[in-house]
Amino acid sequence: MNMAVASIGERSAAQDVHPALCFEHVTCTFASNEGAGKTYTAVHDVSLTVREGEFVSVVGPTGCGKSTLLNVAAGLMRPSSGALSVFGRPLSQGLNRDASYLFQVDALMPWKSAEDNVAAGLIFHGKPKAEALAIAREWLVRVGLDGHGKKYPHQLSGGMRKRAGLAQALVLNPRILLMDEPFSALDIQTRHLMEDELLRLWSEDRKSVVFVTHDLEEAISLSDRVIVLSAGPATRPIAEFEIDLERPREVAEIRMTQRFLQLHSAIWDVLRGEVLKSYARNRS
Ligand SMILES: Nc1ncnc2c1ncn2[C@@H]1O[C@H](COP(=O)(O)OP(=O)(O)OP(=O)(O)O)[C@@H](O)[C@H]1O
Repeated sequence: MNMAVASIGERSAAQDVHPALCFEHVTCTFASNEGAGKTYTAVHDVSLTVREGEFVSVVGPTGCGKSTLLNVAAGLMRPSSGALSVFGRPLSQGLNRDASYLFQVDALMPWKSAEDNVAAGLIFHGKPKAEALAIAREWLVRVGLDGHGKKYPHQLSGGMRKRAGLAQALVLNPRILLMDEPFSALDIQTRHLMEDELLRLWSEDRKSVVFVTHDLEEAISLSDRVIVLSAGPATRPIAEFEIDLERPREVAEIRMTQRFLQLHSAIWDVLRGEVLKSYARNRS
């Protein structure tokens, strides 16, 4: 694997002993729709770790298997072979209880107000309703939705719904945050605001984050490390890059720096070839 550039500061040995996530030789094979008995191997023999407190982005061509890996990390999907462990414990059944998942499409319930949506997870986990609502309101303030708690999802803008979604994911205080192109539907200005907001919230307690995106600039500006996946089928990580940009970061500003451009160029050199391969395979 292509390992690149500079370290991101000291990490304790303990963080590496029990990484937040450890994929070991994970392969995911699906029944193919090309005929009875045919199979499609989306990801093949993937081994990678995400350290505690690390912000890792995963980039790769369209349809290569990014969401598949995230689904395995969430416990929504079992690998066909290989294993996943979470903080050193094998995840062999059920959901990953240490993780919250934020999808491209928000998971707000349309019949509930923003604060009820954010409180719902806490109530599900047994918190009394009044206490859950009080915590939900605090979270709405933290994500910049003060005064909007009584509104229903259809009364919120796309950016506001994302903020509510973030509060919904973070209110449970997960140790791991799994994010699948969470901001891709937003206009560019709102997207930058949300990326800054995410970094601000992340810096408060440094959860382990796996962030899937098509957008290389977004991946670099947010992350400690960017992993590049190969074109499918049988996708696997082919390169990883440490992102040694200083923190705290403002995403619009960091993109203007020389170091950002160097990193972008190095990663794009690898990613471009995979995007072209994927494009060629999808045409044939
Ligand atoms: N349940 C399934 N059954 C059959 N094939 C599947 C299933 N889930 C995913 N696939 C296939 O596995 C491959 C990887 O899908 P996945 O959604 O993980 O890719 P992705 O990189 O997240 O895609 P995108 O970039 O479009 O978001 C795709 O070819 C997809 O069609």
